[in-house]
Amino acid sequence: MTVAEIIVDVPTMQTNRPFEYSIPEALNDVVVPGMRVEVPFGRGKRKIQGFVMKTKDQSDFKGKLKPISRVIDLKPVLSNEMLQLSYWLADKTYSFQISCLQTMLPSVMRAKYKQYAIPLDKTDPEVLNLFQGQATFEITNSLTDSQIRLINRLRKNEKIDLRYVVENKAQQIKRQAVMTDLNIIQLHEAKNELRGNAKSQVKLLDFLIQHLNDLPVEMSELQKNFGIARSAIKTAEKNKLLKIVEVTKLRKPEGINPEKTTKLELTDEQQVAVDQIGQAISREQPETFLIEGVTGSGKTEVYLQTIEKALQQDKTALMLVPEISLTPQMVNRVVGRFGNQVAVLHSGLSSGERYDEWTRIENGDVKVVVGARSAVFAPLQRIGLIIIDEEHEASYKQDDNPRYNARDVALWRSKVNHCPVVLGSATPSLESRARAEKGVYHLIRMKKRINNQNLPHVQIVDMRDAENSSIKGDFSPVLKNNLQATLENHDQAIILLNRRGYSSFMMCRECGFVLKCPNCDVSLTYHKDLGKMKCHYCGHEEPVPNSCPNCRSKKIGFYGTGTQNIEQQLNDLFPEARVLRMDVDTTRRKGAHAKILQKFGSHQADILLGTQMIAKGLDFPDVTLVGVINADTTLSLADFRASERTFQLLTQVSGRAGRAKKTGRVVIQTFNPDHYAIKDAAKQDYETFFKQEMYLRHQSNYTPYYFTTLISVANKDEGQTLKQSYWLKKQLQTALSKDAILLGPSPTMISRKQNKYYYQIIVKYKHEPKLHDKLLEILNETQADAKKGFTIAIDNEPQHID
Ligand SMILES: Nc1ncnc2c1ncn2[C@@H]1O[C@H](COP(=O)(O)OP(=O)(O)OP(=O)(O)O)[C@@H](O)[C@H]1O
Ligand SMILES: [Zn+2]
Ligand SMILES: [Zn+2]
Repeated sequence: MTVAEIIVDVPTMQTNRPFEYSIPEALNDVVVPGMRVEVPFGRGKRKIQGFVMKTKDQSDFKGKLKPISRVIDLKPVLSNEMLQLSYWLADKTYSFQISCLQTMLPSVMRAKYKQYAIPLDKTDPEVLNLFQGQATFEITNSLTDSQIRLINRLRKNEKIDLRYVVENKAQQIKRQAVMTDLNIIQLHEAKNELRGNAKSQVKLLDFLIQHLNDLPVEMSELQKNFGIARSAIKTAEKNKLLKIVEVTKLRKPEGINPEKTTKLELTDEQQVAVDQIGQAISREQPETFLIEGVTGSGKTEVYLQTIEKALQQDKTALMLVPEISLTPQMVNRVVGRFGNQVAVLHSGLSSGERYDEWTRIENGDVKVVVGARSAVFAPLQRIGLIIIDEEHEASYKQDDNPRYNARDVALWRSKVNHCPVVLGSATPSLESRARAEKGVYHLIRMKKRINNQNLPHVQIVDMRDAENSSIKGDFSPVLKNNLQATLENHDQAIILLNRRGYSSFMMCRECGFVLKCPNCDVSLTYHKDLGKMKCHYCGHEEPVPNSCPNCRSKKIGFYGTGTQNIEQQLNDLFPEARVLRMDVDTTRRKGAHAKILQKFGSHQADILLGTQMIAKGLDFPDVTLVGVINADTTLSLADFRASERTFQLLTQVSGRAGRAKKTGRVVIQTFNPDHYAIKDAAKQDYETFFKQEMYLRHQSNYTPYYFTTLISVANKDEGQTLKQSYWLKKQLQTALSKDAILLGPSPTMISRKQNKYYYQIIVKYKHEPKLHDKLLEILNETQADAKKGFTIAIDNEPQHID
């Protein structure tokens, strides 16, 4: 092959296509698709990164192609499947292909790192010659092409391997490690030259001699496990016996060391599910199953046993869990069953840890991958099964470019891998449930709880009642009495504070002034640990004011029922109860989430109080009471999914009660006791809710009856933003049939963020073959305006409209 098609790292519309480069003869069969290379770009001497998409023998280009400058990877970092996926993804999400390619890789691969070669076969003469007695050497651009060819061949024959050592990347856990350029003979010589009393140096050299193949070794390990003092290492460094380098820490993520579990005997409903999915795995059918299983019906065990079926056939399995589901419980269950065959990928990992896990997957060292949204790009091969737990979760959709939905990516991969997809939830998204209705997905219903336990008894408390409207604080007598009884029985309770944002803001009770961000149209929120007011959008922070900046009154204070406030009320009501609070404040530190849950799980607390993050997935046998303080918050969202979100939240949180032997009770406090979302959730009646909500969506032309595309325009100048929005609307009108519905332009709910004004247009449609190309055209044209500060974002099937 002499020509490579390359996607370059210049994210603009004009460069959003492959460019052809010639492959220098010396790199002839080294350059393959999926590798990153460095190429000259544009006029001048600029060198940039690019991904090789294709290689071929001929170019249609008449002139002389520029040559690839050097290869960055000596083995492809993206498989053919991923390259294909990037085309589809870029098209589907209106993103630059380069962004899609980069999204598929762990972030450290975008960082600067060094690559080292290490020998695997130390008897091979070519290897010996290449290393020249060194334990390792760095792959730099000073290597000649013929050296690169040799390295590449030796790597393919597994005579050597390549390792990355990350240079400098913020927020990465870096460790100092010891490494040496000396070979074994030189080390022995050095040891012989030491004076007899240099005991610690002798010890250190002995270590290096013995562990030459394991280098680099972390300094802390040398100190802890081999008793070699830091000073000895420093001395040896001075004498050029070793080098100190930085490495990313290789370790298993925290909080994952569950007990080994074995498979449970399945209930009839579980058995049916496992059999059906198992058959699809064996037949290699890209079929999609929707498991609609009530809370506590044992969906996890179905996942585990179907994963096992895939493994038995020498296939792999990919399981996605929602973001908030840093749910250590689910991860523990998978790791507990499959041990170190599992890699875990979630946003709680440092980028180094993430890269470690990615490498294990890429090397084929693991068979099961569990992770949040971006784990859908895990470089697994021979996928036999893809599972998406809590499939209704909005967090499967990425809010930034590329705005992909992991559910769609999973379906794409299932087709390429010929494997089934399992979507599971007690409260499926309307889209998925509607697809099951039409027979596109295969519906599996699990209606019974494990142990034939009843669904919890739910009581709705009308907060408008005389009895409740006059209470001080937020606990109705009903909820108070239930809490009292729970504590007396030594059971546990979960209290949900349904919050829009997650924290409190400041308001003056004299003049109504609200402390807002100077750059964004949002109120600043209080961060207790910083003791400061902070903007969630731009990070602006300022001290907590003592008096109102507007009227100087001292009556400025925190407003909104924060979790801290509720915690205080609980402490006042039940001084003897042990309360754990889980919200953004208490979970900011890494691993804090898992620690709180672990504490609650081992019954070191009686009440778990928290925001939405405690609502789903938790499985604690002693929880008999769930209380919802304010069911209405999510109902008031200006989003067509407000009812759906409310129903899901209330059903999910209610489902935490009475999951084992004890019966559960739920108390829901609301100002809208007659709203169908609340009534159906109280009955845990998904099917009734589904029918009602489908009817309303039909009436108002929303998903799943119509497709939705959201286009937002931003500019620092509000007048310009508006002008641009109307221009955009006109453009769209030319491409749309009269069946399409255009809404807006209207300011977004937070109309100013980081000093930019935001307007949005919503397109609702059934079949508009020209829309896609029109949107691409608009993107193209506005690119030219980019310098004026316009930004246009296109969101296909948005999860949030505000
Ligand atoms: N076949 C079985 N025999 C005995 N116990 C089981 C069986 N299957 C599941 N369980 C137990 O039942 C409990 C509930 O199961 P699980 O957490 O999987 O429910 P779920 O369907 O995921 O519910 P949710 O949607 O509320 O998260 C767990 O403690 C699980 O260990
Ligand atoms: Zn701000
Ligand atoms: Zn005031």
